[in-house]
Amino acid sequence: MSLALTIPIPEPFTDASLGELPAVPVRRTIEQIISPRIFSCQPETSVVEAARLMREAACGSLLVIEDTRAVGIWTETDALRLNFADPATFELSVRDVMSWPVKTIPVDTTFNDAAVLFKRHGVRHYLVVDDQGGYRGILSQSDIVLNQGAEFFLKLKHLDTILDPERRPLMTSADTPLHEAISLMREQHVEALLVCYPDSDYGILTQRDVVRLLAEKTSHLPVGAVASHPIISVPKQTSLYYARKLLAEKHIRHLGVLDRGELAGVISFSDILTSIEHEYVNELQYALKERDEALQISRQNLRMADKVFESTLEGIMITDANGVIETVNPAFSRITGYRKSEVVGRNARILSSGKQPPEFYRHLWISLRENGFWQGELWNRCKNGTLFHEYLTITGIKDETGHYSHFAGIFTDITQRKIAEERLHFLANHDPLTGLPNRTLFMERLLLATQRAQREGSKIGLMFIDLDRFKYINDTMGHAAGDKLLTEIAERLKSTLRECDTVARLGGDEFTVILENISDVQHVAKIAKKLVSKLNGIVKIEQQEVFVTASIGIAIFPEDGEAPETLLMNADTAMYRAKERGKNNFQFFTSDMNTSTMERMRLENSLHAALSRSELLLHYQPKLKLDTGELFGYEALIRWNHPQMGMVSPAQFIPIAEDSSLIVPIGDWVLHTACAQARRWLDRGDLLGRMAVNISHRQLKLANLVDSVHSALQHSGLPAECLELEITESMAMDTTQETLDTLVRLREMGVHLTIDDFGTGYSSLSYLRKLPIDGLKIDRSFVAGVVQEPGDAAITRAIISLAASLGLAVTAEGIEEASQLAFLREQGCPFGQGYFYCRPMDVARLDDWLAARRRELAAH
Ligand SMILES: Nc1nc2c(ncn2[C@@H]2O[C@H](COP(=O)(O)O[C@H]3[C@@H](O)[C@H](n4cnc5c(=O)[nH]c(N)nc54)O[C@@H]3COP(=O)(O)O)[C@@H](O)[C@H]2O)c(=O)[nH]1
Repeated sequence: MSLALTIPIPEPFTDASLGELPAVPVRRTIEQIISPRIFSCQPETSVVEAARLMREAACGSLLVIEDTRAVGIWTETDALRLNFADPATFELSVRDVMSWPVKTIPVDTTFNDAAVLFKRHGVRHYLVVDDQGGYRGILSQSDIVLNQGAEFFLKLKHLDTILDPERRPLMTSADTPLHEAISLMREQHVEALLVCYPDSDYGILTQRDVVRLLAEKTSHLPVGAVASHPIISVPKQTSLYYARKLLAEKHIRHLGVLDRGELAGVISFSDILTSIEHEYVNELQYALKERDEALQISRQNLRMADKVFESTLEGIMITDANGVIETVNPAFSRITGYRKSEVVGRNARILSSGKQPPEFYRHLWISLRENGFWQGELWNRCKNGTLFHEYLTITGIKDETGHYSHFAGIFTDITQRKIAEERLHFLANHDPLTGLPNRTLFMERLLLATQRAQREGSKIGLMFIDLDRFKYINDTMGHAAGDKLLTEIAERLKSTLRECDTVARLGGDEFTVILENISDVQHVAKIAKKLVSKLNGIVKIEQQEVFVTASIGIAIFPEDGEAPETLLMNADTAMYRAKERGKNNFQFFTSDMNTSTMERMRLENSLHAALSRSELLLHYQPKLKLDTGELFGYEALIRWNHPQMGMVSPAQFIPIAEDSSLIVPIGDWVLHTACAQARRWLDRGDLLGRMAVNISHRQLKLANLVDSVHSALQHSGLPAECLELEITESMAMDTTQETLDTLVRLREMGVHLTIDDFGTGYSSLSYLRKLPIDGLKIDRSFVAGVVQEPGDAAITRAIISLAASLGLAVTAEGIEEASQLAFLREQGCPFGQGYFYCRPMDVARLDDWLAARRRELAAH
């Protein structure tokens, strides 16, 4: 049975009631917890008086002041040292029993440091002083411990965890004389003594009771008469938190601890404090250890950062908040050429290149001030004035107040990378030969130009330029010469046009020009005229002179198309029209050009069926000896009798047949038909010379012409010598080794080879000598002018004489007038044909013509 006054355990603590975990406060100072009131007495104050003062102030110590100077301190523990058996004790003054010197501690000492000092000096009180030596208050160890946020710990721990079962409380019987009980406490260094009453009840005598008894000068009574009785007790499961609360509420220092109703021990306020202290010291040690480790890591980091700063290849510059340089690393000096001493203290704008507008820097600073970060590329200037391209990252560094106090700029010199990138970009978008934009860049620019023009309501002129006869030049003079010619053309184009105009090379000999902001289409015509004239003329390549002309097609945005592709296609179509119209000129796109494209497609479709539907036929035009008028052969000329369109000119459908591969079966058919007819006329005695058949470019290149000719001769039975093949001058100039071989084999078969339209194709005479040919046909354009045009007469004369000197048969075509015939006869031209004698006719009409002619001859 317990005779102690039992206090029930309060509500149990749940996890939720534990509240937030306390942080370990390592930076707080003791100034925040000391009480500014200092209780003091003088050295001469009697101990009895001092005890009364202490009781009134309810404090545990008095500062002993002499002449405003603290000469000692008198505490409850000091009171215990008095001998209560001696009546003279009550006459003692504080000076006789105080502790001195007084230990002081500066007011700005941190909690941590104060806790360490308490442990190190083994004291329970410090006098707190400021830096002038003024007294600011008394700090007890309890103040530190109670302000360490120990609630969490107190709530978790129960009394039985701090009750040492081995350490029995110091106990004495109630009849023990008071001075003996006090001596016992002093000797055993305890704060309290358990007093045992005869009925197994317990009371308690504490240091504070001793101070009270001193103040009352009580010494002769037995301890049972003055002890606090009964002792207030709580079960051992009570938390320290509640125990501490109870001690504070009851203004007591000790509690009995009950185990199953029996007094198992006594715990004091200082036991709780010691427990907290213990825990706190553990935490403190842990915090100190962590701090030391952090310090160690931070020192190591600093060393590493220092090493990185010194050895990194990236330039680093640290500035203050206004951009004034505070330090730079060696890489900075290597990149910029500035030594550290030359830039520290100067503004970072010392590096400014002037290539970025003020707006750029304004945005940079806004970003730095708002986000503490900026990243990007910019041009800066080295000490020697050269520019360098850098990739820069700037990061703001904040001070304790949260403001950016410094900026760290880290940059890499990317000049070389930029040059390489630009080179790559250039190569991807430009023609390596001429340096002009290529198709990709051209299409991009055209798209942008159309978008701009759309927005601004302006016009664009798009020119498609194609060199005339480039292939011939390339093939005859070689690719290197062709390249030189293209480079020269590119230069001429650039020098004729404005900087802002785009000149591009799409490939081969195709160039394009974009003219923006066109106010008047006539202006485009003027430029086109200028270009035609600039490109027309002689270009000197490797000691040789090449005569060049160009054809230009023009499309206007938005009239001739809004999409870049349509515009380009229409400019291309217009360029073809310029070629058709004799080359060396320019043509604007017109919608009928597209119509003719449609027509062309329609013709191509029906041409496929023309052969099988027997819509093709041959007309023949006789060739004559000019001096005697004797018939010397025929030229077979194809006709297409279209069911709806009537007679379609070969000039119209042969190019279409050439573009598709229809020319091969058609050409084959012409050869077979002409040879068969020639054989018939030969058998009848109406073929003295040869049957001439026109061979197209594609036929010569693609088809197995030799086989076709051989087959036509075999089928018809016509001797090879009676067959003449006409190839145009441009074809003759465009021969490759393969086509040359074909011509040689035909010649070896006995077939005659003639160059048609001679004089129009700028033949190289030396080249002419190498060709296996038998004759030349003077183009009818020269024949037409022989009477009126001295130039045409001169050319005709020259061709006749050239043919004679090379041993070639020469035929004049397109003789329409007697005067022309007379001229040709006079010049010794042996053969001719033309409307003057007879138009091309079908077999029936030609047979009539032959019969009539025979009759006429017979009549003479
Ligand atoms: N590959 C092939 N080409 C052929 C074939 N048949 C003809 N052609 C080529 O078509 C072009 C046009 O020919 P065509 O309309 O038949 O004109 C020829 C004659 O009619 C015309 N000619 C003849 N004499 C005169 C004249 O006195 N005046 C005048 N204005 N024209 C005349 O000349 C054309 C013949 O020219 P050419 O071939 O250069 O001797 C034409 O280029 C034909 O070559 C074919 O089967 N295959």
